[in-house]
Amino acid sequence: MSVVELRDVSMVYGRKAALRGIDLRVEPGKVYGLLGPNGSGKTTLLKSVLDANDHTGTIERAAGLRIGRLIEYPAFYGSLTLRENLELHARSLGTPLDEIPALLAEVGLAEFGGLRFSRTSLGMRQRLGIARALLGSPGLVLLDEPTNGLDPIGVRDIRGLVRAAQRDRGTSMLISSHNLTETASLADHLLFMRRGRIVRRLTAADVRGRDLEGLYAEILEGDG
Ligand SMILES: Nc1ncnc2c1ncn2[C@@H]1O[C@H](COP(=O)(O)OP(=O)(O)OP(=O)(O)O)[C@@H](O)[C@H]1O
Repeated sequence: MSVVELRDVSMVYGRKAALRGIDLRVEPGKVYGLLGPNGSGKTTLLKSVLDANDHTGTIERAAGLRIGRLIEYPAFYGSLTLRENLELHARSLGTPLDEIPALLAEVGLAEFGGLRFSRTSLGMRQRLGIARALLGSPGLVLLDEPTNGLDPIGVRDIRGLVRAAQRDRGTSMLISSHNLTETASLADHLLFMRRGRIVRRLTAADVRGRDLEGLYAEILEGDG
């Protein structure tokens, strides 16, 4: 049984087709990397999985599936601390508060739990957004460019977090990224998007040892 299955999913903004006939099965415990140029439909695909837009086609979700997400700028309360923001979210989800200290530590924010959100840096906000997406061990996590704005240590931390969530909790993930090396090292499946379509599907094994930039250009350049 897949976690989510999309069949013939399309999305049009005005006269602009952002997604065209997407078929995708997300299997339990697997990580999927979405790659593709600006405007190719990665974020729109993630939003469709959440039913956060007016897509057409069918999306089936496993019964009781909870989906954690970091898409665009997550809203937090500026006057609350990082810990309080996570506590508020955990209460709204009905998930335990006692995982919050460990989660803050995992995203490298252990020392900053008491800091007011309004005083945080961009990278800290990104880390907090990832912690929030993982709260309550959701069955599926959607991360839109999760390493954006992070320093190299932050990128390494997030890589560790994704691996740990997959290994320890069996979390499935859909991660959009422009970082080829990062995505190839994390994902079981690489989905190359172009003009609203998934134009190539490769496994981690397919790309091992390959020149990723060359491969990306070969798949996504040209006028097809
Ligand atoms: N709210 C919106 N209103 C109108 N057009 C939109 C909207 N959101 C996205 N689009 C258009 O839909 C297409 C796909 O956008 P999307 O954000 O999904 O691409 P992306 O692959 O995530 O891009 P990026 O790598 O730049 O984040 C683009 O042509 C974009 O201009």
